[in-house]
Amino acid sequence: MALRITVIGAGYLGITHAAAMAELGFEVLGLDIDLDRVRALGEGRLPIYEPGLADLVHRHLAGGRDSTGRLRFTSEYEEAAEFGDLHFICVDTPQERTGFATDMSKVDRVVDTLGPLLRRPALVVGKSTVPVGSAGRLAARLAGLSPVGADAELAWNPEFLREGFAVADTLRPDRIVIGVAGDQAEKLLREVYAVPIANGVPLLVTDLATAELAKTAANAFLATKISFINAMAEICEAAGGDVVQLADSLGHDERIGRRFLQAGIGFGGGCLPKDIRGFLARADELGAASALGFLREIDSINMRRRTHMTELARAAVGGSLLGRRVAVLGAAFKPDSDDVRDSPALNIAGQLHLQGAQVTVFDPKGMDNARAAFPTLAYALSATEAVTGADVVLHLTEWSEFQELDPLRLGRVAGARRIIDGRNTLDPEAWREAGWWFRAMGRPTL
Ligand SMILES: NC(=O)C1=CN([C@@H]2O[C@H](COP(=O)(O)OP(=O)(O)OC[C@H]3O[C@@H](n4cnc5c(N)ncnc54)[C@H](O)[C@@H]3O)[C@@H](O)[C@H]2O)C=CC1
Ligand SMILES: O=C(O)[C@H]1O[C@H](OP(=O)(O)OP(=O)(O)OC[C@H]2O[C@@H](n3ccc(=O)[nH]c3=O)[C@H](O)[C@@H]2O)[C@H](O)[C@@H](O)[C@@H]1O
Repeated sequence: MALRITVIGAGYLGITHAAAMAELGFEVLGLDIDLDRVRALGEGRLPIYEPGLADLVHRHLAGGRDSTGRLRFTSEYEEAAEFGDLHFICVDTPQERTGFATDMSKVDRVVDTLGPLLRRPALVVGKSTVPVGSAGRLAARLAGLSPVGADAELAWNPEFLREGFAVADTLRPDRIVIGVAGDQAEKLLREVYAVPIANGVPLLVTDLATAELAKTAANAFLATKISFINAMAEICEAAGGDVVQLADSLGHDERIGRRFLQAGIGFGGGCLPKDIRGFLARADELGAASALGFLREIDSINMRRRTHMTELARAAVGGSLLGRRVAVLGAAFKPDSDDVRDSPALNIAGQLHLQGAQVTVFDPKGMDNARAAFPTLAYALSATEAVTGADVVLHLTEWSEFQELDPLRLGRVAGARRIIDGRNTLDPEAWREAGWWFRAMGRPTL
């Protein structure tokens, strides 16, 4: 009989993982403590925007027309404990409110709630991003809590998906890492991932600690690569170079590669910023703080990008933002997502607002989340409406629809033809030809 899988936590990671498991042929029960979320999902309404995910959910949701019926959602832990052979933990692990450390309370709560309900052998598989050492701690806790003792096993299977590409990244990942403490866990996880493994996706079987580190090290490396090119952008601005050409040049070196060398306002989102901070805090706890000291600098470089953009905006409007109208194109932390967690675009919009600017934001998908996070900003229904009457336009999230904007047409409604490209993806020539003053980050002033 096919394995039955529960996925605990129905957010960006959990919904995607649950639907992908159903796509791979398993019976799946998604669980969340947010009742509105569970109800919405049960009715086929997705609480997040992720390209292709709604179709995947509809293809499998129980009760749907022409669906396989392999996917359901619940808020009942008893039901999940009864149902699952494997339980994937996909709850959030945010930054602690009072410091850099990772807040593990939700993962702990999952183990504490599920553990005592497990009355038959089961494998609990952590996917949330956690500080190294958590899995070992949780394995002991689980065995102590569960009526079946050591037959409630724990493994770690970190997730590397990117928002905007979550479905493809889950069904065809670059690699699968499983951290296990025993043969049974490996056997079950090989069965879960049999299709991608048969399709050639590399599988790495490690101990628990290495699997946890595989995740935090990957995000630390990606953050480092972005901050490296943003440091080069600072140098380019000081020395008169062009960071886009510099990145192209570096990227041709196969040992370096062009990806993640896009200079601009830096990285945000629910993961890279909090993961490098959590990694720093954990290294400190382990007495190895000096090993990761460089991540502090990575973080500083990144945060400077946001301040730098506000300074560029202030300079563009003549030295004071007071009463100036600023159009902000983009609110999501990256295109093809509605996620505004630690979004550089919104952070910059908020800073400008605090400095007295009248800020109007437009984002193709992130408006509801942006309004909830920054209710004091003004929001427009389109890019054109945001730009109308603006003293300066800031391009802060590189949605494809912004790449296709017509500078001539926008020039007719803008208060002044000034634009700053915070992502280095717009075509400077096209804007300049349409009479715009165009400024990019780390590129010569045009
Ligand atoms: N968002 C992403 O692209 C990726 C996220 N991750 C990691 O995955 C984890 C989850 O991240 P997201 O999905 O973005 O978070 P999220 O905030 O979108 O979703 C978390 C969900 O867990 C639910 N939840 C919280 N406590 C619960 C509990 N005790 N029982 C059941 N459900 C509970 C929440 O209601 C929420 O729906 C984090 O550790 C994150 O670092 C890893 C790779 C990619
Ligand atoms: O742990 C996670 O949650 C995920 O974090 C990132 O994925 P994600 O945050 O979805 O998005 P990225 O594409 O990594 O972009 C992160 C941020 O960096 C910025 N970025 C990215 C690339 C670049 O060259 N320059 C740059 O500023 C983006 O605009 C965005 O704000 C990782 O890429 C995933 O592998 C990982 O699973």
